[in-house]
Amino acid sequence: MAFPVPPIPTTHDAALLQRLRHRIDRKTKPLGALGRLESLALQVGLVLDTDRPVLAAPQLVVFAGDHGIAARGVSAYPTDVTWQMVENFLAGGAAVSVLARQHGLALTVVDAGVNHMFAPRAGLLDRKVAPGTADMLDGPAMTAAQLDQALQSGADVVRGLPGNAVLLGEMGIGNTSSASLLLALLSGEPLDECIGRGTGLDDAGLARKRALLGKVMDRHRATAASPRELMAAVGGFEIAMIAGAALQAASERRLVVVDGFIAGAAVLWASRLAPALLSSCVWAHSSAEAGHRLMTRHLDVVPLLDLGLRLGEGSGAALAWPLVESSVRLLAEMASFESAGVSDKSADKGAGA
Ligand SMILES: Cc1cc2ncn([C@H]3O[C@H](COP(=O)(O)O)[C@@H](O)[C@H]3O)c2cc1C
Ligand SMILES: O=C(O)c1cccnc1
Repeated sequence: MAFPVPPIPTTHDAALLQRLRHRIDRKTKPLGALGRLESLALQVGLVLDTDRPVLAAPQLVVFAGDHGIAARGVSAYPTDVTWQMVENFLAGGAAVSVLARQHGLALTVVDAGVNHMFAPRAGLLDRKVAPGTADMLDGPAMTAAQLDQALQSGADVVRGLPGNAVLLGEMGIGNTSSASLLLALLSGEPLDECIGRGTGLDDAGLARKRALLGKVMDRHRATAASPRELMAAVGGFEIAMIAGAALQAASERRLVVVDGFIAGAAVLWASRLAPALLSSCVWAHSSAEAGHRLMTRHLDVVPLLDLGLRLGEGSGAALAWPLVESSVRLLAEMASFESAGVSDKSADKGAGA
């Protein structure tokens, strides 16, 4: 069945915004002095639909999938790294495992379509659509039915998790290729500028990747027009699942923390189905992957961090999480000028008048 895009409630509540703004402005600090943390707290309040937001049971979900195109050498690493890293996530040894532990994030790994049979265990969800996408130079990466299955699975995964915030990450050797193509096709930016070194291609490798993805784009440009056709043509199972997960999360008024270039491409794509999705999204960091800055500029969003990360996995989302938490705690726990008996500018003026 075709995946029904869930309705996303509006977060444009002028009265709530005014209450939130007032609460922040009455805190014991110069007006606006908490900078981005103020707009972040406002956004969380609007998404959670309250002027007293509380973040509960944040969920970091890593979607993993393999890519047929990877056999053509678009990555600096072999495709086996996808399943090996899934094992590493579950064993607690990957970057995202460490950061999830540090920040109290529940970590779920989803097999969206890895070319490997995993032994079942806690923390791993089997939602395998197929053992990897088809080679998108030969034809579409996935069928329309596989796309719908992936979108639905992403939505179902979120529905089955507790809490009111999800952090979305991915693993899939070759998936910067899909992300670059999605960015180019959806934004109209030149493909070469949307393509980067991924896991670390050298100059010759980057030139090969550009030439190959140019052919992929030529092959699909005429036939794939709608967002769904584009995702089926050049996407990935983990990318489509992230899109479904983000749409479902926003429809449930959960905050969505978007990791780097690949998770960003999934959300860019999903925002074409439901533009309101973007108001639920926090963009965690500016990835060093070429193309991410084009993406964030195109979407007119400003990521929180700029650490030169180019890892994925949800690592940047996990690193941004404490800032989201701080913004909410400041809103909840800081005293106001009134409650703390601190004189503010307007009170001084009043006293002098
Ligand atoms: C050991 C290792 C761990 C990773 N964790 C995330 N990625 C990242 O690199 C991949 C995308 O880059 P490309 O398109 O060049 O293959 C994705 O799996 C992404 O999550 C990793 C890559 C490697 C090698
Ligand atoms: O920003 C990302 O998500 C990214 C960049 C390079 C490689 N893997 C992931």
